[in-house]
Amino acid sequence: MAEPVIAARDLSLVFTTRDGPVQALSQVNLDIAPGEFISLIGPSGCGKTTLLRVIADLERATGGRIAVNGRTPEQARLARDYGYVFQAPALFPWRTILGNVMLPLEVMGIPRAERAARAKAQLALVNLAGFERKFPWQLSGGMQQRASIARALAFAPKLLLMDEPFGALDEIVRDHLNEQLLKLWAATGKTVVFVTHSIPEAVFLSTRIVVMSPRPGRITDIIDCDLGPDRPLEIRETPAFLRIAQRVREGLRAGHSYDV
Ligand SMILES: Nc1ncnc2c1ncn2[C@@H]1O[C@H](COP(=O)(O)OP(=O)(O)OP(=O)(O)O)[C@@H](O)[C@H]1O
Repeated sequence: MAEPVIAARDLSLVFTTRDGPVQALSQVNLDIAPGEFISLIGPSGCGKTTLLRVIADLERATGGRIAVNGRTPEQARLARDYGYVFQAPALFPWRTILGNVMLPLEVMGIPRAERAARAKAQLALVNLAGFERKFPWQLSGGMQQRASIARALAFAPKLLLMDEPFGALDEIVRDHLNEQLLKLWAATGKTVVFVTHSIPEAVFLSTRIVVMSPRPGRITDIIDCDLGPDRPLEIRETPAFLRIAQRVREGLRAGHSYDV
């Protein structure tokens, strides 16, 4: 295997809360190779977002080790190794779409002409050419989320971390964005770590699916999703797709606790 983009060893994270410690991650071991599309799936509270946030250095692990591109998450963050897409678009309402996508480049001190050119190129990649001068509220939810993806791509990071980016969208829009994301991934060769609750979404997008389980948050299964790179939406009705979906469902069921 090529040098992993992510290497987690016995990773754990315990939050200290007023009600006592919460073990959000326990003994997580995971290697992610360059160019993989990894989905993290599991019920609410199993630590998906926490794992993504540890990779992004938005949370610190309390045990074990994690390397991002061979360095600490802090070094990787400072080197702008990744782009992060949040659940909600989180665009600044007073900035145009182009202004939003240019923001990270502005912070980096990239000259104006260059940042406009780079931001426009990223917007074209998510099919938003022509919407540069609009404001976020003039765009649909799906378009806003595409603009957020363009912003996360502004630094041209090789790693894209996505926390349930399409969770709030209706199914037709979500299908469309899944197709677009797959094309973008195939065209750019980026490594993607993607959090989702949806089995079909995970199977459609991923090269591997990491199944997680709560209390404590941990990995219970890692499933290969060898459907090849060419995936029209209709692939979801094929026996190969349904077989993988069934395995993910069984993995989720096995890790589910009924103490609610
Ligand atoms: N800042 C925090 N302080 C205390 N506990 C936290 C904090 N963040 C998360 N937790 C707890 O850690 C556990 C894992 O949370 P996390 O948000 O990672 O789960 P998740 O799988 O992403 O859930 P969801 O699918 O609902 O987003 C949960 O029990 C949660 O309540």
